[in-house]
Formats: sequence, C-alpha cells, structure tokens
Amino acid sequence: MHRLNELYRPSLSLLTDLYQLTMAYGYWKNGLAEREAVFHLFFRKNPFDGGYAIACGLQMAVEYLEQLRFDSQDLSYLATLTGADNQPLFEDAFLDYLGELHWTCDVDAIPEGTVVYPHEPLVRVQGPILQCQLVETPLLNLINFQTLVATKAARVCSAAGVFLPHAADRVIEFGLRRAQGIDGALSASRAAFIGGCAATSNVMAGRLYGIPVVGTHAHSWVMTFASEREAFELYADAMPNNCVFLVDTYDTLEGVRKAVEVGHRLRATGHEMLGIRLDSGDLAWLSIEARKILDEAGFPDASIVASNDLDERLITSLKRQGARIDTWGVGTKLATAFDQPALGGVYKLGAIRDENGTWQPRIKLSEQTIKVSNPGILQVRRFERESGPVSEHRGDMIFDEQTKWDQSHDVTMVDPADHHRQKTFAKDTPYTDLLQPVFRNGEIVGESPSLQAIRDRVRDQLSRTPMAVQRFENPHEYPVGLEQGLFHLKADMIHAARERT
Ligand SMILES: Nc1ncnc2c1ncn2[C@@H]1O[C@H](COP(=O)(O)OP(=O)(O)OP(=O)(O)O)[C@@H](O)[C@H]1O
Ligand SMILES: O=P(O)(O)OC[C@H]1O[C@H](OP(=O)(O)OP(=O)(O)O)[C@H](O)[C@@H]1O
Ligand SMILES: O=C(O)c1cccnc1
Repeated sequence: MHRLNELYRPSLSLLTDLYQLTMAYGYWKNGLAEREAVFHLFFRKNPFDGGYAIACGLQMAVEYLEQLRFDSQDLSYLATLTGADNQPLFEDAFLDYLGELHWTCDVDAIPEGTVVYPHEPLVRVQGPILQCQLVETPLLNLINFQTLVATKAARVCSAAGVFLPHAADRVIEFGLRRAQGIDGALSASRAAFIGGCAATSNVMAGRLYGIPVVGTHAHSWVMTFASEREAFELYADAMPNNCVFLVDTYDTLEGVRKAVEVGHRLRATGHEMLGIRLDSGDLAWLSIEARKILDEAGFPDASIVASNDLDERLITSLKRQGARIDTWGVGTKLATAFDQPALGGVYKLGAIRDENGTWQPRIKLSEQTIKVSNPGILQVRRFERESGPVSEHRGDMIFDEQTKWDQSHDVTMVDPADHHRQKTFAKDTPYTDLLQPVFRNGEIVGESPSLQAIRDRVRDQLSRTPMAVQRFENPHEYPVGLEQGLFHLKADMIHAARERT
C-alpha cells in the first residue's frame, strides 16, 4: 500500500481539476487521446527572493502516477456530472475508456534534493496526450508545495549552520498545529526533513516516513502543578529519559535554576537532563545566561532549545547576537512557508507529434518574454568546475534532446531574458544531465532513493552551489541559459506566432 493512499482512499484519480477531464474527453472524442506529447513542469521564480530552490515531492508524484486508475466509485461519480443542458458531461463509452486507463507514459525528473533554478524542467512527461494532461494538477500539487517547504527548510538550516562541517546545531520542525491541514502538515514534515531538519514533532510523519520524532512539554504541564519545581520533578519521574524542561512559564532564569536542581536529582538516579527550552523573551540574552547557569552547575552537555516564531532571518540575527542556542524549534514559518505561501510551478506542453509521427515543438506566448515557455523535449545540463575538494556548479544549460549539436566543440548558452548574456563552456567541461528516467512505458525504472539519501543529496548539492547564490540578501543569479540552437528556435517560433496573431 502506498503511503499516499494509506492516508486517504484507494484511488486518488479524482484529485485533479475538472478541466483536465474535460480536455481528456475532448481528446478522446476527437480521436487524439493517444497522440504523443511532452510536457514540462517548472517554476519561473525562486521562492523567498532567494537564489535557488530544492526539488522535492517526486516520490509522492511517482506513487500517484503508479496508482493512476479510475475505480468504479470514481466512474460512478463522474457519471453524475452534468453540463448546462442537464445532460451528462461524459458519455458512458468515455467512462469505460477511463475505467481501462492505466499509466503508460515515460517520465524523466530531476532527483529530489537537487538544487534547481527557474525554467528548468523538474519533471518531463512524455506519452499519450490524454494521460500527460490528466496528471498536470496532481503533479503540480505534489511538487510545488514540497519544493517550497524543502527550500524554506534548507534556508532555515543553513542559517542555523546545520550544513557546516562539524555543525553542532539542529533544527526541529514543529509545524503541525499551524500547517495548512492534514496533508499540508505531513508533506511539510517530509519536505522539512529533506531540507535539513533533524526531526519532527509530528508523530504521524514519523510513522509514515520514518522521520525521527521528538517532543518536550508545553506550558500547560508547568501550569498544572503548584510550582515549576514540582512540575519538572513529576515530569522527570515519569520520563527520566526525555527531560527537556520548558523554563519560561514564570521567570526564565529562575526556571533554568529549577531545571538544574531537578537535573541533579535525575543524575542521582542514573539519568541525564537533556536540556531546556526557551519559548519567549530575548532569546539571545536568555540563552547566553542560561548557558552560564547550566555550565556552572555541571551540565555543559545540556542542550538549549529555542522556539517562538523563528525563521531563517531571526536565526541569523540570533546567531549574530551570540545566542547559545543549539536546537532550533521551527514551526509556523517553516511548515506554512510563511513569507511565500506558494511556488508558482507550471506544467506546459513542449512538443506534440504530428500525424506523420514528427515532433512539432510548441510554445505558449506571453506579453513577458521570460514567461514564454520553452519548446522541445528538454533536458538540463549542469556544468561543473573543480574547486577544492568538491566541484562547484557553474551554470545550467537547457537543451532539446533532439537537437544534435556538435559535442566535440564548445557549447554556448544564451540567457532567454537578455540575449547579450551568453556563456560558453569548453567541450571538455564536466557536466551532469539532471533529468533521469523515472518511468518507461508506465513502469518504474530504478530504485527510489531513501529519505536519508535525498537529505544527503541536499547537503552535497549545497556544498557545490556558490555561496553568493545561497545568501539571503540580493543573491547572485545563478546562470541558466538555453542552448544556442534552442534559443534561436524559440526566437523564430515567437516571431512566427506573433506574425500569425
Ligand atoms: N534577541 C532577539 N533578537 C531578535 N528577535 C528576537 C530576539 N529574541 C526573541 N526574538 C523574537 O521576537 C519575537 C517576539 O518575542 P517575545 O517573546 O518578545 O514576544 P511574544 O512572542 O509575544 O512572547 P510570548 O510567546 O510570551 O507571547 C519572536 O519572534 C522571537 O523569536
Ligand atoms: O513558534 P513556532 O515556530 O510556530 O513553533 C511552535 C510553537 O508552538 C508552541 O507554542 P504555541 O505557539 O502553541 O503557543 P505559545 O506561542 O503561547 O507558546 C511552541 O511553544 C512554539 O512556540
Ligand atoms: O515538543 C515541543 O517542544 C513542541 C512541539 C510542537 C510545538 N511546539 C513545541
């Protein structure tokens, strides 16, 4: 059973916009259902005014596509839908066709955990146009949100220094109570773990995805008892192996002293106090003072957890102020991607075969040149440069896999927003082609990576991404261009399309 289905119902096939089904019906009615097409899923702008994004959500998309079937309940529901004349929207023969339908497309995708940039196809779907079109909405639903949250998590974790060698800090995701509904929370926990968080407070996410779960206690626990001291003692008696005391219910530094007293008592029974949590007040000053109290009392290993509307900017500021926090509890701003609640990923037709079987590239025009989609069957080539122990990413070139340029020569890419900006890579520059096969004829190819492997990939990718691209303020724009031939094809197509209109 897939994890996605485990939460909901056996078939997720109705999880789409009705217009995908109206188009599917149109293709079927016109005998075009099986016409081969290629679509690309990409976004146009990095989230959070940042310089990069982290691809995320593919595994769920794979699970969704693999199970794509309309069961009898789905079909019965679709049979009830009517048009303006009160007649059924879909004729029975079409519903029979849907009942027989299963996924037969090829899918290539950039692996989860890869650093990605605007206009790069994260997912490419090739196959019968009816199927390609039907999955637009669920693919966007699954990939937009997780890519957004994984990016947010990577930013929060880099602010906390999680990706530094020998890092001691951890970020814990506390978002469930403020997340956008059940799946918003679960997807956010998964994406946050991929983006670098060490654990989640969401127990269901722990069970479904194998993410480590952690928990301290709330103010209500302290408020239940006559004194803070009694509250800590009873908690320690009940759970001697999980003692992180929330110290800010009354007077924070007094709370730390009470925690120390109970910590000594705990130690006498053979257990160690794990740490304290700060949840209000000046977190920089309080953490510095709390650290002194803990160290002087013989608890140098006790952790200082902080929470309270934290995000990457606040964490950066607290670090600059010398805060002695080592565990950052981040909820609302992470799980809701607070400062940008959606990634504007889109899914566009790149090419379609004509009656003779020849691929015809397609574009979608826009007033803004940068919004014009890229034609063809696209791949992304990431060029690298040796730089110390790792090779650094130097630039990404989007190209049409069908274009055969002379690979024994240097290759030039052109910035689609400004054709004067060009970059040439020598013919022997090392590169990786980012899109990798995921489905062939509807069958999964290769193994899906573990969540841990995806998480490791984020760390590795960020170590290869120029720091100037990763900074929060005015990040450097990472070079992404179109292979020269593709650039010219696109320019010609725009010209021809504008002539036609
Ligand atoms: N040293 C600091 N520098 C910058 N921001 C801080 C610092 N310490 C705390 N903050 C942040 O300031 C915001 C307000 O915190 P503060 O505890 O004053 O108010 P609060 O959230 O209303 O407290 P409470 O949780 O008791 O209601 C929070 O987002 C907190 O993380
Ligand atoms: O601040 P976040 O990043 O969302 O992290 C989760 C928050 O949830 C809890 O308190 P809650 O907000 O429920 O109550 P409080 O503000 O009164 O502490 C916890 O103490 C954190 O402050
Ligand atoms: O375990 C915690 O400290 C926790 C969990 C959820 C939200 N805030 C805090």
